[in-house]
Amino acid sequence: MSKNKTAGFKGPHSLQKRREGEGRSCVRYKCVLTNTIQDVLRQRPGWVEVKDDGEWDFNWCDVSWLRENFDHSYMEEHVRICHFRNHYELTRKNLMVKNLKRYRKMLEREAGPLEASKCDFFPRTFELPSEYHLFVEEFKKTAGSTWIMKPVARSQGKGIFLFRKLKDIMDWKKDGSRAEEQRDETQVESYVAQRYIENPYLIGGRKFDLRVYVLVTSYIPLKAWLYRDGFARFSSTRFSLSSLDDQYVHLTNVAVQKTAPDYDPEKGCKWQMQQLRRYLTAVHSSEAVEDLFRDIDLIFIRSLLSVHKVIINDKHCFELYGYDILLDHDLKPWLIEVNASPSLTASSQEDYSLKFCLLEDTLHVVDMEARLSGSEKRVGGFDLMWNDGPVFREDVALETLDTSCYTANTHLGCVNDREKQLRQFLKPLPGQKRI
Ligand SMILES: Nc1ncnc2c1ncn2[C@@H]1O[C@H](COP(=O)(O)OP(=O)(O)OP(=O)(O)O)[C@@H](O)[C@H]1O
Repeated sequence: MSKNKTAGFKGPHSLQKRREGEGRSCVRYKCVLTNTIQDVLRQRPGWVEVKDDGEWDFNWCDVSWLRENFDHSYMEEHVRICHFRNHYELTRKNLMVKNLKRYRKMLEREAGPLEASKCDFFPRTFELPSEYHLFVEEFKKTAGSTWIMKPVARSQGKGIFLFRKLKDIMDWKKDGSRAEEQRDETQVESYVAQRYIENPYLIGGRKFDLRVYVLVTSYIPLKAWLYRDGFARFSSTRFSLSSLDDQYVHLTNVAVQKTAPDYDPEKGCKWQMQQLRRYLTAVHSSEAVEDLFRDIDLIFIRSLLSVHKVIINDKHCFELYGYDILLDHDLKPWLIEVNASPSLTASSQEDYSLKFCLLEDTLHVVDMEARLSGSEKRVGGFDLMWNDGPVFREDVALETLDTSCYTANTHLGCVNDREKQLRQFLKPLPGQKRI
């Protein structure tokens, strides 16, 4: 691709100039995906799709497009693109853990062991083959426990397996013992070996994990928004540790579960976050549930802070992360993974509505139309949770906040006033009807 070939908006046709010159606004977008995001972009007033090499103002690209084109693209001030250049520092399984471990060490050095221990929200993880020997040391200390092997850069449960015996991962041993420069194309794929959470929180005997969306609009300073809606993804088969090979028991990804023989596409395998919250509140105290969701918020903040200085900040970039959180039997949340390209394909009508609103609200926050003042703390379903420091909302009782916790404790709270909020902040563009 020649330099500047796929550049964003260039030369004399800048959006601003067109606005001034023609008295109308128009956002030219490019989108390679064919799911819900296409619908959202198509119905957005004043937005027009550009094909092929056409100039664009907004690009919902995939990460492979980014890899091939980002460094060759010249982008004007107003252009926006949906990934940061080195997003993989947080979204590749091995790098996420490397950054978290480094952040933990830094906290230990500068703030002491107690503060560092607040980072113990990810299961013990080793990269294989490179950390094979370290892994074996740990494995021997915890004889009899279960581990999960996951390829570092695949998704949808592909290549994952559980094990309790070293002989199951012999392939990674051979490679681990070879020096880096001796490895060739026959080397095994990089995996992480991670402690399997053997005591997941069960509902109806089934395991689930949470998918929560976090939008980052800047890394320096860090500005992060939390989406109030989200969902729990259930496995279709009752949990048991006696069948390590059964992916329908252990992997809660929808991509896996929808292939289960008894999967019902009408019902799906999801609960909306509010439903889960109500269930947990009925079983536990509301304080316990508040604590849980505050701990989850802290996972978001701490994981973002762990890459705050690593991600290449770029004013053209934003990122909508899909966080995977697993709860254990003691209501402790564990960070499993952060996805750079969370699935935007809907598995049911309800799922479609959630994703549609999520994406609409993402566009509202990214604000190509320049409707926001910049001081908003809530935009649609998003709450600003970090803006170069913790963000507090007036309607949250301050005495319930532990200020050392960095966050506003608003997580997944009120969704019923969403419509009202949307209407309040959305001023129509000149010549446009109110949405
Ligand atoms: N350490 C763990 N303990 C218990 N269960 C786990 C653990 N790691 C992963 N799982 C289960 O395996 C599923 C898939 O794991 P993970 O999300 O890391 O892989 P993936 O293939 O990248 O999936 P996706 O594309 O959905 O993010 C999780 O949704 C969870 O149910």
